[in-house]
Amino acid sequence: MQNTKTNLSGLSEKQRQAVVSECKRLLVLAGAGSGKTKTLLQKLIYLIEEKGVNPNNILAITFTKNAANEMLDRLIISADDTEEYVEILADKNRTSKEKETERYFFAKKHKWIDNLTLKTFHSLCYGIIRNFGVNEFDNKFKIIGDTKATDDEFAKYSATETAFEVIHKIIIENCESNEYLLNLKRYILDYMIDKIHIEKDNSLLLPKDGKFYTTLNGDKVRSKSEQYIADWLYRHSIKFEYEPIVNFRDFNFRPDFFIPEANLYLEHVSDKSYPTKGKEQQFNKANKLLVKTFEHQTKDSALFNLTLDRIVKNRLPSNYHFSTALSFEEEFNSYHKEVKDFLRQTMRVIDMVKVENLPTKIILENSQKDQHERVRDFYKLSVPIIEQYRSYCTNKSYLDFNDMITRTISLFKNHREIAEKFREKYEYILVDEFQDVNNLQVELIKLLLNDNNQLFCVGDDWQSIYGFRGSNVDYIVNFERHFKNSETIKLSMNYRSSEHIVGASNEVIKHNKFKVDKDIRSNKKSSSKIHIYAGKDEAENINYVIDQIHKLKDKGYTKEDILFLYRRSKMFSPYFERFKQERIFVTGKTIHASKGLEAKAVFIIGLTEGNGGFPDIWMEDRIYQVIKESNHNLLLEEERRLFYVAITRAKDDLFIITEKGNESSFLKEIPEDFTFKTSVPFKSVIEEIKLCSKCNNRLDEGFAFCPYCGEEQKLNE
Ligand SMILES: Nc1ncnc2c1ncn2[C@@H]1O[C@H](COP(=O)(O)OP(=O)(O)OP(=O)(O)O)[C@@H](O)[C@H]1O
Repeated sequence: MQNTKTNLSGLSEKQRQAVVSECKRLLVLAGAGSGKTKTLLQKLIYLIEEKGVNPNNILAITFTKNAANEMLDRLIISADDTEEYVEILADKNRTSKEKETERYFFAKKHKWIDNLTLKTFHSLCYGIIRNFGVNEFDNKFKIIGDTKATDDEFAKYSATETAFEVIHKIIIENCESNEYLLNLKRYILDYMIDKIHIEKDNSLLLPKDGKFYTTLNGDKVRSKSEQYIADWLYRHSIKFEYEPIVNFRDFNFRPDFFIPEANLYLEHVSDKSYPTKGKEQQFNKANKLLVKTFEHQTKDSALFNLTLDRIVKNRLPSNYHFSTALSFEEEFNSYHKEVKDFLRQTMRVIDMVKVENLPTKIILENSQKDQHERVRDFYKLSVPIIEQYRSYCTNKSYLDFNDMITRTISLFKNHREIAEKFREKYEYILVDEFQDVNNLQVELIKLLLNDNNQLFCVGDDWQSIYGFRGSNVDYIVNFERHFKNSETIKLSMNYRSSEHIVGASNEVIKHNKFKVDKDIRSNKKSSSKIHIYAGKDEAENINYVIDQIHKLKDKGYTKEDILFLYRRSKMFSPYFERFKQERIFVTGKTIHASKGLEAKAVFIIGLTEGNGGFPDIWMEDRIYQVIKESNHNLLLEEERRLFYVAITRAKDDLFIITEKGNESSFLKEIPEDFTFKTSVPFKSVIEEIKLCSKCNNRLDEGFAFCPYCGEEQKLNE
């Protein structure tokens, strides 16, 4: 073995134990900054250098291409005595494409690195089905994604169309049927335009923002029943006027509808209608026809259709054309955005259904039991689209990212000899960031295991932040239940952050219930406390931040030493604009993108409470809950883990920026001893969050009924 650097002496005792452990199912459970990546790399090198394992027999899996590249870089650096590669990586004049090429050639130079299988879940599966997929289906498949791949590893094999484009096309095709088109339009008008969303005892509440319901032809009418009549007329291509002004001699009023071609006036009588007797007499006198419909008739829509048929159709000329083909373009002309929203919701469902491995038939059945009409209507419209999207992809041999994993799983299940080949090949399977695995990935890992190979997972349950994308923290929290005869080694020394930062992060995460307890310590004294700054507005916060950056620069900090983190990108925009004006250069990242990073000074901005703040609990729409339930408490725990990730990126200086009078509830979780609070007296005015008494979901203020389960709330409790 040439040119590698096993350096077990640079490891702590626990890290060393993990590296040399022979346990067949091992979890290295570690806190932030405790050297997980370092341990994993040393394990790789140790296996090859000390144990003489053939690199061909090692599989290391990461979640992102970046993480795989970083691991590769660290291996090349450890093998490259010339230091040339380090210089190439640090060279700012080289593009990432050029660095990619260098990476390729440097890896080739070191056979042991080149022979390792170091891949993301997707690229691993991609290779397997490209080579063996012919046994199960077409191995000349193309990859279909949310966006067109231009420069990633799959670009060459990408479909010319995106999933979005295909689904859009399918929706338009479905809209060639008037019935589908009008049902989709009805859905969009009710739930996206009128935003009707609470239904109790089958009575719909008025739209939130006004007294009107939108009909299929875009009119605003006053009641759901009037909307029904207007829609019925529209569906039958019968022209009508809503509330026309009628003037018989000196008698002025407005019946509900006028249908010119039948010379007929319609008046719908609801409980709230004014007496119509006077009106009727006037119509009689004027020799005009006024027919009434009644609220009770609307209870049964089939009967009501018949009633309308009888009243209206019989009075139309016998050669009347009741339906003309409607056009998608015309009908949705003003609702492009809403159609896209429906499309995106459908795409999300397609992904979730794959990760949760549920047949669409079951989803449709379950959805129709939901108490909310909106949810029932959504699935009636989207399930046909989902099914057609699937057949379309099958016909064209398109696979999306989840399909690559599911296809590999079914290949392994249906062709044991192929699975066996891989089980024998990979004697060691190393998985990084194990806290982020989803059901499909675990199923795949299990199919790669036999009694002889070793599964070596590293991860930190406190840093699991991809639940919203389907990852399931239970696999790491209950590792021993999912993998029999396993062992867990905990790494509890944080080598990155000073003691106040580690102390604060420990205190914050203590508020989570769903976790493994760890006792994380720091080996570094703090030179300063954590700064919490609460300006009276954003401008004041930005001034403070700029002032602090100058102070750090005076201390010798460079651009690379300062990292800005935020929950959502738009929080950073006003800062970024000012930095540009002041010619200040720093790196800004969303916390989700900051995994694995570290910097001497970290600023976390946007720590305000409520909508758009942090925590930003975005209760999953009920639509998705048909597939996977979520609840407020679990989402809050994930937000707290996100905060934990942010805090633990800092080595020495941590600045947390909030707003006076609107401080994030997370700030209360950091003990006073660790912090230094600036600005006008820092006072916490965080209100208690109101949760539904039945399902525990979070309620906005003033909700009389829970929008998720419909339970009536006692408001003053
Ligand atoms: N045994 C050790 N002695 C000294 N420093 C160490 C040791 N192990 C790790 N470190 C240092 O601690 C820092 C964090 O290590 P690493 O990035 O591997 O941690 P991690 O657990 O992957 O972090 P995170 O999960 O928070 O991203 C690095 O700067 C690394 O060099």
